[in-house]
Amino acid sequence: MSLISATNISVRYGANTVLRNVSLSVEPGEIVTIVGPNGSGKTSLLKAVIGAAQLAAGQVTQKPGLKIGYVPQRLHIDPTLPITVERFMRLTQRVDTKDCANALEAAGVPDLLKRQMSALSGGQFQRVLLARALINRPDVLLLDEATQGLDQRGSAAFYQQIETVRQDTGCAVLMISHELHVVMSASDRVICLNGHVCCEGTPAVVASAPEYRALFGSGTGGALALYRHDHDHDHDHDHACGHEAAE
Ligand SMILES: Nc1ncnc2c1ncn2[C@@H]1O[C@H](COP(=O)(O)OP(=O)(O)OP(=O)(O)O)[C@@H](O)[C@H]1O
Repeated sequence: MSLISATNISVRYGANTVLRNVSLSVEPGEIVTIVGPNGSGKTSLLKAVIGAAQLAAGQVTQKPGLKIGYVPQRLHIDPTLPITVERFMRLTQRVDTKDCANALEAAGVPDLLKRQMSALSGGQFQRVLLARALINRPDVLLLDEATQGLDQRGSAAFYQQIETVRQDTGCAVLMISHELHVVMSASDRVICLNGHVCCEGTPAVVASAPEYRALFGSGTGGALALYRHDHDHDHDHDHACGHEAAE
């Protein structure tokens, strides 16, 4: 059974339909990335799958008892507020020091427990958010542009960590990213969104799809080369790229 499955969903804000007839499923252990231009409905889609956005049509089902871990885009903490990583992680959930330490280790930052949140680098901060999302051993991790503000190396390292987490815990990942070339190697499947699903498939298939290029320009050639360089194994070409009209 799929962990999450959305069938023909539409989301509307007033008269503005931002998602139309979108279907998506997340299977255990897979990493699915949603890409799309600003305003294409990516965050609305994530909200819809966790039940935080009202559906105008369609339906979302979750596997009974599904545990979700959420890593936000950013979180602002007043830099004058003294709070350690451990206290921050325990603010909203009942966990002990050992759980926090284990989660930090899984997120690749084992030594941060007693550090002040205000003293963390951007990359460390995002890993603490990742650790916080991992504490309750989620079946699926949701990430909304979790590397915004990090440089490309920092982003790449973060997504490598996500892959490690998937390997270690077996959790599935549904994430939003603007940087397809950065997340390509860490994605099993990519969904390109622009109010509707423009195209989907393996990262290589999406990066070379005309629908993707129409949205992001043809500057993806280098990215693709990078991806191929890193991954010289075969990709199956399960190209499901029917372009639907937006209206
Ligand atoms: N609560 C809301 N009320 C009204 N309109 C909204 C609301 N949330 C989002 N929208 C509108 O819905 C559209 C899709 O927004 P959404 O945040 O889902 O897109 P996105 O692809 O995540 O964008 P970005 O890449 O800029 O984060 C936008 O036009 C946005 O202005």
